Amino acid sequence: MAAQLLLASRNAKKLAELRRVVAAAGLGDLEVVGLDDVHEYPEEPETGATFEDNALIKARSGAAATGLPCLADDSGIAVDALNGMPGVLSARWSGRHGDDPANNELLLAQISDVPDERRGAAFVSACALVAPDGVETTVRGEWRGRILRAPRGDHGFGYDPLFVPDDEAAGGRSSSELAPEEKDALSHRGKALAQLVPALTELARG
Ligand SMILES: O=P(O)(O)OP(=O)(O)OP(=O)(O)OC[C@H]1O[C@@H](n2cnc3c(O)ncnc32)[C@H](O)[C@@H]1O
Ligand SMILES: [Mg+2]
Repeated sequence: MAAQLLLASRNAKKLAELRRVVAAAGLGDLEVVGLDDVHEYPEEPETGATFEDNALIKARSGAAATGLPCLADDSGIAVDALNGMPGVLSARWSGRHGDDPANNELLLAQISDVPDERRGAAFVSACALVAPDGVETTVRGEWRGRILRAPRGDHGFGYDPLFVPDDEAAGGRSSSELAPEEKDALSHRGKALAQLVPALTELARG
């Protein structure tokens, strides 16, 4: 029987990225399941001070409740001109969890008078993998870029329409204008998950 891996995210678009990157890593013997595939369990609030803390909160509760190895991502955007905020508050920056247009609008308004040369930012992803035997692995990926003055593009989610990666391969497009595989190849989440491939390969071996 194939080993199972629980991906603990309630964000459908993030979950799709996690599934895509794990699938692209070619871990054939790993069956990926989502929160909808397991019995409901109480999810702890994401009250950690860091992305790593929150990723561990999510992965630990998933592993404890299901007995499956559990992978969780906690992520966000850290804007230089806002001293790293929204950071861990990215999903609910406007006060409404997961309201991407409202979050984007508030962020743009807050830095409307920040000149182009100081509009740097980084997407950050911390991914935690918690195995049933209690072994925990935490990794982090960062993606540097700049914040636009208006949204552009319709792929991705969250702050993607406001973020132009520094990478030459992006050619000045926003991360919302990149094809999904292009985003995965450059993104914070792609970089974080790449570091988990050895641990995931171990899991797949059983
Ligand atoms: O906690 P789960 O259930 O996984 O889903 P969530 O959406 O609440 O996820 P987080 O708590 O990690 O918050 C991450 C927020 O940061 C933003 N974000 C993270 N990664 C992003 C990406 O790749 N592109 C755009 N925005 C991103 C987006 O607003 C997310 O809602
Ligand atoms: Mg969350």
